[in-house]
Amino acid sequence: MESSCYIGGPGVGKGTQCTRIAETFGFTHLSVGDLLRKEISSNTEYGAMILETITKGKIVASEVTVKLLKTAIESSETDRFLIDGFPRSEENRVAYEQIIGIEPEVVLFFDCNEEEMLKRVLHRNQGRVDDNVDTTMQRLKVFEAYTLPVIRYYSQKGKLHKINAIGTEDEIFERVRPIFAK
Ligand SMILES: Nc1ncnc2c1ncn2[C@@H]1O[C@H](COP(=O)(O)OP(=O)(O)OP(=O)(O)O)[C@@H](O)[C@H]1O
Ligand SMILES: O=c1ccn([C@@H]2O[C@H](COP(=O)(O)O)[C@@H](O)[C@H]2O)c(=O)[nH]1
Ligand SMILES: [Mg+2]
Repeated sequence: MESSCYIGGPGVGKGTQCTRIAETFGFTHLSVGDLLRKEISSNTEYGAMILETITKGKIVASEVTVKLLKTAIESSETDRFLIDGFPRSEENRVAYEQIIGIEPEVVLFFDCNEEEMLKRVLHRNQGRVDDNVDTTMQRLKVFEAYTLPVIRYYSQKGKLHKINAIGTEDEIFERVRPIFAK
C-alpha cells in the first residue's frame, strides 16, 4: 500500500487539490471529513456525536476516524491512497500508524494566511454546518494546537512538503506536480 496525507487549515484548498492529484496520478481520494459527514447523513451510531464535534470545530476521536479509514481502505480495489484532512493531531497520527500499520510516504502541508482561509470557507457555498465564522475561528485554534505538532513531526522525518497555497488552483497544482511526476 502507498499513501500520502494532506493537511492544512480550514478552507485552504486540500480537497480541491486532492481531487486533481487523484485524477492526474491515479490515487484513490479518501477525505476523512467526507467519511464523517457520511456517518451523519446515514444516521449511524456515531452520527450525532460527529455532528456535534464538527459543529464545534473540534477533532473526532481517533478510534472513530481510524476505523472509518480502515474500512474505506479495506473495501477499496486499489492500494494507492491519498488521505485528505488527516492526521489532524499527534493522537490521530499514532493511532493510524498503529492500526493501519504504515506511515505515509509523503505529507503535503498547504500553507495560507488565516484571512484568505476564512474568505474561502465563507464563499464555499456547499451547505456545510461548519462554514461560518465562529466554527472556522475554532478550527484555526485547533489547527495551531493539534495539527502543527504533526507538521513538525513529519518535517523532522523529512517527509513534509510545504506548499504555498496562495494563488490560483492551477498555480498551486503546478507546485504539487513535481512531487508526484517522478
Ligand atoms: N487556490 C484557490 N483560490 C481561491 N479559492 C480556492 C482555491 N482553492 C480552493 N478554493 C475554494 O476554496 C473553498 C475551500 O476549498 P476546499 O474545500 O478544497 O478546502 P479544504 O482545505 O478541503 O477545506 P476543509 O478543510 O474545510 O474541508 C472552495 O470553495 C474552493 O473552491
Ligand atoms: O481527521 C479528521 C477529519 C475531519 N474531522 C472533523 O471534520 C471537520 C471537517 O473536516 P474537513 O477535512 O475539513 O472536511 C473538521 O473540522 C473536524 O471537526 C475530524 O475530526 N478528524
Ligand atoms: Mg476538505
